Order: sequence, then structure tokens, then C-alpha cells
Amino acid sequence: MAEPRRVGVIGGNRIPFARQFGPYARASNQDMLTAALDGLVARYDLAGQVLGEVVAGAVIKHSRDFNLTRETVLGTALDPRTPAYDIQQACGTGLEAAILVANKIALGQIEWGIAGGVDTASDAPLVLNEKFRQLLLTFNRAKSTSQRLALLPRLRPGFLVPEIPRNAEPRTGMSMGEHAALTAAAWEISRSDQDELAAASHQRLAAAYDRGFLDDLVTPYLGLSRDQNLRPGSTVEKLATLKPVFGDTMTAGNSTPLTDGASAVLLASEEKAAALGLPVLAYFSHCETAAVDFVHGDEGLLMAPAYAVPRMLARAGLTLQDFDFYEVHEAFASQVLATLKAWEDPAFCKEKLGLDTPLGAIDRSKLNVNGSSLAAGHPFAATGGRIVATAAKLLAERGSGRALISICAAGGLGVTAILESAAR
Ligand SMILES: CC(=O)CC(=O)SCCNC(=O)CCNC(=O)[C@H](O)C(C)(C)COP(=O)(O)OP(=O)(O)OC[C@H]1O[C@@H](n2cnc3c(N)ncnc32)[C@H](O)[C@@H]1OP(=O)(O)O
Repeated sequence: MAEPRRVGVIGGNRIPFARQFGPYARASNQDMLTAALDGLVARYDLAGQVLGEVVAGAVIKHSRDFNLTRETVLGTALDPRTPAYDIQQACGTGLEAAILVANKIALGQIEWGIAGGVDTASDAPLVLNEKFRQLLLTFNRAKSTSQRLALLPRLRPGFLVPEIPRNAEPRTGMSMGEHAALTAAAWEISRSDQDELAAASHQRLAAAYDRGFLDDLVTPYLGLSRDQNLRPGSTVEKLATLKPVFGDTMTAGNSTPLTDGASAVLLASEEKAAALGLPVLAYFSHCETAAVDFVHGDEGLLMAPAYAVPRMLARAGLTLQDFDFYEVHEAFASQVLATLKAWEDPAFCKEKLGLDTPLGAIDRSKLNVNGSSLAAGHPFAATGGRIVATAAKLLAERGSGRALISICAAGGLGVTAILESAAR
């Protein structure tokens, strides 16, 4: 096998994220992913190009979208001979898609590719009531009209009540927010610390829009040019007035909202980028996934990044402090704070991570410097692409350094990565 090659992040594109039942209420996953991909195609002049692969996914998907990414690619300006397929790793989907594309480029299997993600909280795939579904399957197998008619008396009015997808863990029946509230209580994360993080997220994202940072990362769509959830005027005082919705400390202000949106990121080998004259913003250097046993163990559902990051640091020969940017997905403010607290905690680091000294504290001024999911919103599978593009551009602007990306995901999963500056 060939020596791994360096993988460049060329750039990203996303549509502004919209609140559930907002302006994208009638847009399907395919519509939104098409918009994100076509924006990227336009930005990097990719029309008619055959890419190595497009990898994307959605957490909430209709059964008709059996290969959503391929169907979407067929409707974009990319050459239809571009292979494309879906993956799903809950909120880690977008980052995992980027890791898959990056690994194939690193191994010389492809030269360039797009990673993406999309999710709708508005266009929910309602499923037939299980009893009705079984009856319809039996009906379908019936060989004669009389057999079909004989089945009709089995139909009950209750069969018409659909099964609506819940934002809950199948194994526990608890929502993400309920799980996160347990973690917030276990780690004694205060309400005021959560509100402070949420206010900073809004203020920083608003400032990033104002200074034009997102001009080449976000393409207007269906009347939105900025993320609809963004409230530049969010203050700790205002957030402190909101009622808790999960546990005692978590509110609509320090939790991500249910969101619609899509994102895409273009990755290429150094050689391909040079041949096309495309500047590289940053290089993908390391990645790691982890999972926690939140069903039988005492772990918080969203704590897997607390394990993935130290393993990745050990392989990379880095400490937690060796970064200029920390992009930690804000599923809930409490989740970010619990993860940071775990890395500072001698007992957690010793007992769970096997480390004699804790990973330690990070410089908080480097955390989510342009805001994150609390302000932008969180269309599950699209968040990874938003974060990779943001981190790469931050490194390009700085002209040096390194960014840590950490994304917690449903199912007790965590996906993490390191980007390095492309400047020499
Ligand atoms: C999925 C994975 O794999 C991993 C993960 O990321 S886990 C995270 C997954 N995401 C989730 O679970 C989403 C969780 N969020 C939710 O379920 C819902 O958004 C929620 C229950 C928290 C809130 O829902 P809601 O009540 O409809 O919110 P919303 O109406 O917008 O806000 C409630 C109030 O707070 C106010 N508010 C919200 N944010 C505010 C802010 N930043 N500043 C001031 N006020 C704010 C609103 O104005 C509203 O006030 P009124 O009642 O006076 O109108």
C-alpha cells in the first residue's frame, strides 16, 4: 500500500440553517443537499467534473431516499459519473463523511471528493402504525379479491395514527436533552456557565457574519441569508429568564434548537489541488471515533468525545493545549462544559482514561471563536461540514496552527479530528 498522502480542505459551503417549520418547512433533504452541493460546485467551478466520491448522509431520512446522496448528485451540476453514497453516524455524520473521503484521498484511492450532510426536522418521515403496516403487507400478499375483502374487517380506526419519529434513544426511551440533563447534574454544570456559553455562541457567530467570515461559506437559500436561530442580542441576563426544559438547568436558550439545513466540504490531495489551482485552507491530520456504554454503564450518552480526543492526542503526540482553535459541537452548552470538565478532572482522567495527569484546561478564548451549534442551529448530519469548513478557514486566516474538532453523537458516539494549517 502507498504511503499516506496529505489531504487538503479546499473549502465548504452550506445553506443558512433554519428553525424547524421555518422557511425550509417544505424543502426535502434532497432539496437542501442539492442547494449546498450546487453552491460548492459554483464556488469552485466544479460543473461537469467527475469527482472521486461524494459521501453524505442524513439522520432523519425517508425510506424513499435509500441512497439520498447519489440521488442528490444526479440532480446537481456535477458529472453524473461521480460515485456517491450515504453514511449515517448521527450528529457525527458530516465529520465521519469527511474522514472517509480524506482517508481515501490519503491512500491514493481517489484524488478529490465532497463530504456533506443534511437534516430536516420539519419534513419528518411519518411511519405507518405497525399494526396497519402488517395488515397492508398481508393485503399485498392476498391472491384474490375475496381474500383481500376478508382482511378489511381487521382495519381499526387506531391504525390510522402514524408513528412519529422521536428525538430519543431507542435503548433508553429518553430524549437527547434528558440524557444531557443527567450528565449536567452528574458534572454539576451550573446554569450560569451554560448561559454564558450560549450567549457567547450567539455574539461570536453574529460578529463572524458581520466581519464577512461566512461570505464564502454560506449561500443564501429560500429567503435566508443568515442562520435563522441566530439572536445577536442574546445576553446572559436574557437567557437566565428562560424556564428549564431538561433537568433543572437546561433551557431552550442553552440547548440546540431543532433545525433544517445542509452543508458540504471539498477535499483534495495536494497534487490535485495544485493541478486545479485551488488553494488548500488546511490539512486533515488525525481522526478518532469512540463510543460509550450509556445503556449499562454510568457514562453520559454524549461523553464519547471525552474518550476519543485523548486517544487521538496520544497518537498525534500532542497535548490538549497544543491547539489554536477548539471546535466543540454545542449539542447542549452543558455537554461542552461537561466534556471540558472531564478533561480537567484527575479522577476521570485516571480511572476512565488511564492517565496519571489530567489533560488539563483549555484556553477558553480559543473555544468556538465564531460561535457554534447553539447559535447556528444543529441540522444533525450537516453540523460536521459546517465545523470542518469553519475550522479550515480559521486556520487559513491565522496562517498557522492547529484546530481540534469534537462532535458528540446519539448512540453514545463521538467523532473527532485534527486540522493543521496549510501555511508553510
Ligand atoms: C443528535 C446527536 O447525534 C447528538 C446531538 O447533537 S444531541 C442534540 C440534539 N438536539 C436536540 O435534542 C434538540 C433539543 N432541542 C429541543 O428539543 C427544543 O429546541 C427545545 C425543547 C429545547 C425548545 O423548544 P421550544 O420550546 O419550541 O423552543 P422555542 O420556542 O424556540 O424557545 C422557547 C422560548 O425560549 C426563547 N429563547 C430561545 N432561545 C433564546 C435566546 N438565545 N435568547 C432569548 N430567548 C430565547 C424563545 O424566544 C421562546 O420564548 P417564548 O416562549 O417567549 O416565545
